[in-house]
Amino acid sequence: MLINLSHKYNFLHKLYLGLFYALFILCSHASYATQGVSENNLLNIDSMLIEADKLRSHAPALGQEIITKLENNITKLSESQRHHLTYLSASKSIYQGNYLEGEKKFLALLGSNTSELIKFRANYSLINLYTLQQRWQEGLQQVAKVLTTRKSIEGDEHFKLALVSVIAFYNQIEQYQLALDYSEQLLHNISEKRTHCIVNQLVLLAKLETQQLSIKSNELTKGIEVCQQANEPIFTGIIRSYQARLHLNEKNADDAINALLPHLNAVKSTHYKVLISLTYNLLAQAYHLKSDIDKTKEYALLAEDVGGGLTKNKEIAATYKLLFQIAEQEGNFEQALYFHKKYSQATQKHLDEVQAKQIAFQLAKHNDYANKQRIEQQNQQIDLLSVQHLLTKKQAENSLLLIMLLIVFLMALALWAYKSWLVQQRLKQLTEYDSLTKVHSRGHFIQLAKSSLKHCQKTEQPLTCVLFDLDNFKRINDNYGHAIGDKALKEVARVCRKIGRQNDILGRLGGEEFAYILPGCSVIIAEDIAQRCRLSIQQIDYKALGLNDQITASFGISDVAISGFELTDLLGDADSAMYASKEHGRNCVNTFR
Ligand SMILES: Nc1nc2c(ncn2[C@@H]2O[C@H](COP(=O)(O)OP(=O)(O)OP(=O)(O)O)[C@@H](O)[C@H]2O)c(=O)[nH]1
Repeated sequence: MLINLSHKYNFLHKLYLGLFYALFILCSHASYATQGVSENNLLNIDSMLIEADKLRSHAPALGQEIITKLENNITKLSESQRHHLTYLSASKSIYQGNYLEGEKKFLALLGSNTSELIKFRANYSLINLYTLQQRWQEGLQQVAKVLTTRKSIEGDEHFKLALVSVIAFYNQIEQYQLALDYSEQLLHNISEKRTHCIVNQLVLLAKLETQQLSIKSNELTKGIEVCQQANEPIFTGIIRSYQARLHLNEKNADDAINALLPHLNAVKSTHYKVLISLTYNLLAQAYHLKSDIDKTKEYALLAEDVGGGLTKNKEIAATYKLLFQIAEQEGNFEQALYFHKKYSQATQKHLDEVQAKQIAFQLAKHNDYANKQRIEQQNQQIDLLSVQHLLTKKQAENSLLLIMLLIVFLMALALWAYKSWLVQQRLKQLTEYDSLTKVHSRGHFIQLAKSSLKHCQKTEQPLTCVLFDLDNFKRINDNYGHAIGDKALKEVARVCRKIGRQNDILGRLGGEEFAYILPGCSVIIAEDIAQRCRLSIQQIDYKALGLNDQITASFGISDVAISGFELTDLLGDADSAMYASKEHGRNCVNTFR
């Protein structure tokens, strides 16, 4: 069972971990001349940081020298320069294998107030670190972080590098289709040769693992060409190993050997043990297919000898399987048992790793689903809140509308009430007062007089009535016209009104006849008032009215003490007294006795 499984998984799995490490250390093997860093360079810290950043990839030894120099002069750096240096120092720590230190520095940057770009770089560098350390869950979280924050990053240089990290991570966690999906955004957009070679290799691996790569397609030769142009023998060698894999899958041992053997020296000269061990292993498998036991044994032992360090589990399992099979064929059962044990151990470790990756990925998927559910639930709550808010707003609007309607209604009502009051006042004025003379009309005068009589009777107060009628008024009308007559009537009413007190009731009984009700007044006072009225009428400036003669009036006074409290009697008696005045030559006062 274990033997079959080891066939199913090819060497590429473990190779990739090594490859990933190679992404970090590759350039440190390059033989760039280290020129040293002069003190003068410190004068321009910004240039040094940029230089170190550049060299970090192409000439890490020199890059690290500049970083160390800057670290030793940290006090001369501004805050933003320190942040940049921390990023470079973190990368340096990882190159040197001090993963914990590197991670600490990246995390410190993420918690600082550094620029979004440095944070983005720290985030995708952490993807690389977690991939190296096989910390899948944390890696998946970092991938999600990088993919969601990429929009805020200006320019696409760093976005491309971040995508390379994401694709490499997905390959490593065996989510090859995802790796291919993301590589599509990248593949046609790279101008830099080295990155183009790395991405090509990543895409070819993902295609190989998803059975989308055919030995007949020219993708592999193109990939080799790209990496040769980029002067990248390790990646070239890795792509050749894919060629060999495909030939082996088709049981074509000779082509597999031809793909590898002519380039074995180039592979060896990389000193990259992972690739060398893999190449030996594939050669061993090819010779095993050809039943060439000696060669199989030779290359398998070489693979075992070189491998170690970064070459692990699945690859190691494949090598031990071959060694076990050969030992068994040779009848060396003790050795066969030893290799079988090694093979079983490596296979078990590999299976544990596969399981760990799958669990991490499923967990991340589950968390993602749970997050989506939570976001959906939150959105629903927000929707509900906004509906409630809308409803409250509508209710408030409706209430406001209602209040406004009520106010308008009340205002209309008040206006209507005011207008009615005005009409009533007008009507009252019309009915209670004589329109010409503005004294009480006959009807209202009678009403008021009766009520006053009642009150005086009740309170046993005296009350007198003064009735007066203009003298020869017909003559005024006839000689001067009705209009002049009206003016004379108005003037008479005006002067007499001034004489009475506030409670006295002056009314026009009809034509040129007026009456005063004087509550609480004795006959003596009434006679005084009547005389004053008579004189006032007599003194009217008749010429100003257009008359040639004085206006005069005859007065009659009655008293409740004689006439009683019946208005008809009171007025009748006053009328009699007034006629007596007319009889006595007019313009005089008479009291009914
Ligand atoms: N201009 C005017 N004349 C009125 C009004 N009401 C009544 N008269 C007139 O008043 C006159 C009253 O005349 P008479 O009743 O004969 O009395 P008189 O002419 O005053 O004579 P004596 O009362 O006897 O002094 C009439 O000519 C009426 O037309 C009025 O509102 N305006």
